[in-house]
Amino acid sequence: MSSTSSASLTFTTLRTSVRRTTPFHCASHRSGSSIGFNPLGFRGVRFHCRKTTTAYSMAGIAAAAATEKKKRVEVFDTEEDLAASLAKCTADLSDKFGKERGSFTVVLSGGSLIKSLRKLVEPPYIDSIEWGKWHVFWVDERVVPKDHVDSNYKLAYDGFLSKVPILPGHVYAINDALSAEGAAEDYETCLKHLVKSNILATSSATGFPKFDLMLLGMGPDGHVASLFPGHPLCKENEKWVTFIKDSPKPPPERITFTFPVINSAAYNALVVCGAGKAGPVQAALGNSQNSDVLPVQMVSAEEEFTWFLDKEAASKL
Ligand SMILES: O=C(O)[C@H](O)[C@@H](O)[C@H](O)[C@H](O)COP(=O)(O)O
Repeated sequence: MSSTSSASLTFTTLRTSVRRTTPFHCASHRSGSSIGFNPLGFRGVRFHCRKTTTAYSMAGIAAAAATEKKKRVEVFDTEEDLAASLAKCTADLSDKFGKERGSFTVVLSGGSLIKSLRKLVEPPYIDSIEWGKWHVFWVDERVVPKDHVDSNYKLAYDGFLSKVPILPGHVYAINDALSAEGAAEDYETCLKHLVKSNILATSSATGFPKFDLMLLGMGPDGHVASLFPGHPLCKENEKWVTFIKDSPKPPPERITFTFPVINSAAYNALVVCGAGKAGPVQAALGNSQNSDVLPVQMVSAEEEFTWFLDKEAASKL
């Protein structure tokens, strides 16, 4: 299904200290015929290329991948290839958690991510995914009415949620009648109820809620969710959900999950496309001299953290 079925492909895997044991690794990537199968099953960096002549510098990512457990970096020739892989991985996790827990808790961000989810609303996934088990949340939301052009709910509804049979009661939008403070508090209370009713798991390692999958984007400044470089909210370590009134990216008022919640997710997928984001990608995965830690460099996950990059975003690696 993915364009990785084109004839000759380069494939490189860097050995890291953790063996793959989970199905987040897409079945399509495992097919030895298309992309070269890593017989050792180690996590690492994969380049999904159409030409054997494509040359990438590996040194920087090698260093990063070798020191971090549970982290994988997937680089795709095109955003189309990336979207196909992202759909397959999401569907695999939906199946896994649907079977294991009877529900699948998925967290969305705003921005270009929603477009990259487009293949989930097409065959085979539109018919094969058990949408009734999905519970949908937002890692961050702008404090605007739900029908406002800036609303992440509206973006997701128009581009994704309205096209799949997820139960309306399983879609957890913010209360847009409240202030930023009120909406953050209300959202955290909602999450606590869902933990009590076992729809949302708890991390035994951290005590924070453990979402099954977070689908994250990254801004050109290296922000994730509404956690911006140098902002004190990056250090919040008690609250589950907090608010910001001075977001450097408009609109200024938002609510956001905190890092302890983001990093307690079972699986985090960070979807990054375009040359405009090559700088922070390099800072996080390559050889960068910058000593300031960007928010994107603070992301991890309990089971697996995968970067989905197109080749423009990976161009400085
Ligand atoms: O509400 C928001 O602004 C987002 O949730 C934000 O964190 C977004 O994911 C990144 O800014 C990437 O956005 P792009 O992919 O559109 O660059």
